[in-house]
Amino acid sequence: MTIEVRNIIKRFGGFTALDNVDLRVETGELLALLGPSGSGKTTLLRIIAGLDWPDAGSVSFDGEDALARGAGERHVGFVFQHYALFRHMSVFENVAFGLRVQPRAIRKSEAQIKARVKDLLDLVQLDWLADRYPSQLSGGQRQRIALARALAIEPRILLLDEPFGALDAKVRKELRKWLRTLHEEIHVTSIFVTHDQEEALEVANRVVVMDKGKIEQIGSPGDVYEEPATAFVHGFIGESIVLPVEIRDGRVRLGDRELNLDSRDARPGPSKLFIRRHDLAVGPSGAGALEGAVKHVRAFGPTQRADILLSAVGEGTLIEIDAPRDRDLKPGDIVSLQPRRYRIFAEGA
Ligand SMILES: Nc1ncnc2c1ncn2[C@@H]1O[C@H](COP(=O)(O)OP(=O)(O)OP(=O)(O)O)[C@@H](O)[C@H]1O
Repeated sequence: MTIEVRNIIKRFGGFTALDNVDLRVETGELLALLGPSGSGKTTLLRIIAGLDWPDAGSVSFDGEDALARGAGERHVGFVFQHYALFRHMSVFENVAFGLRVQPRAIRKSEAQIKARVKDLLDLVQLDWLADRYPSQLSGGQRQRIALARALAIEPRILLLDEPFGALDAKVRKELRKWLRTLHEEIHVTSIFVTHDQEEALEVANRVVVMDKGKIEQIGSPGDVYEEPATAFVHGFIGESIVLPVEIRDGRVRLGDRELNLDSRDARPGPSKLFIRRHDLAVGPSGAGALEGAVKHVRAFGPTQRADILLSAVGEGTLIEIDAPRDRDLKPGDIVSLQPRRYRIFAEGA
């Protein structure tokens, strides 16, 4: 089932929560909507689900107008962060619920319901919990059961809103892998909302980066990480050092220092230089584009993290870099930093 969202505008009073959003989701995709709090992810998901209505624009499923149908008629399954299971029902009954309330004409027999619930519990690998009650489950188990329940009605589309948001970091990581594997098995067109970039990049086959009700970039996890389209995407994904620079006469200037960087593609004027923390090579003084004094070093694992006070910028800017452990860094050292990769975006781009 494809989903096509066109020119969606959604306002709450005078506030525009979605500002002309266009998106196409292909059959069988697992797409992540990624953005900071308030960027409009949940609003977009609710409109696709039929829980909310846009002020303008269209939504179609396989070319058919979805806005003409209510939530109950769209065959969409949901899993929300706090979509509590029914407390007074066993796990089995929770998963069976959607099947039991289907219209009589299409309702399955009791034997078919039992078989389907068993299959779904097998799918989420929790068949051994069928007789338990939600209060007897861990948070991660509850969300897997919520997913089994959402899948019970054989939805054409699966919508997940921060499904692992309330879980601790370790369980979240396990469930990410689990969800990806599960999706490879069931292939339902799915949209997954998260504000966690690692989660989006790890789980989804395409990522939609949103900010302030607009889509900033749509691409594969590799694309949005390696080729961020805007300053916002660069700043939001991965850990970047951002320096205020000026492009003048084809040169990049940081404070009173001219940096030896290629600025062919950069527009003249005030700009921002983005460098990922691990993309700065540390060398002896005088050998790189930037220079600074090591202030503090923390070593762990294969890398060391160092605070460096750059000498070029007014009274100095402190940046944090990651360097391999074999490079001996000590507080007080004067070092040069050469970006292996970097991007320059004009101010406001
Ligand atoms: N019913 C509502 N009435 C008024 N404003 C709303 C309503 N629902 C959402 N908003 C506003 O619309 C904007 C987008 O909200 P939305 O929940 O879609 O963001 P989000 O990206 O999902 O954020 P989060 O990650 O915090 O859930 C927010 O500024 C929010 O305050």
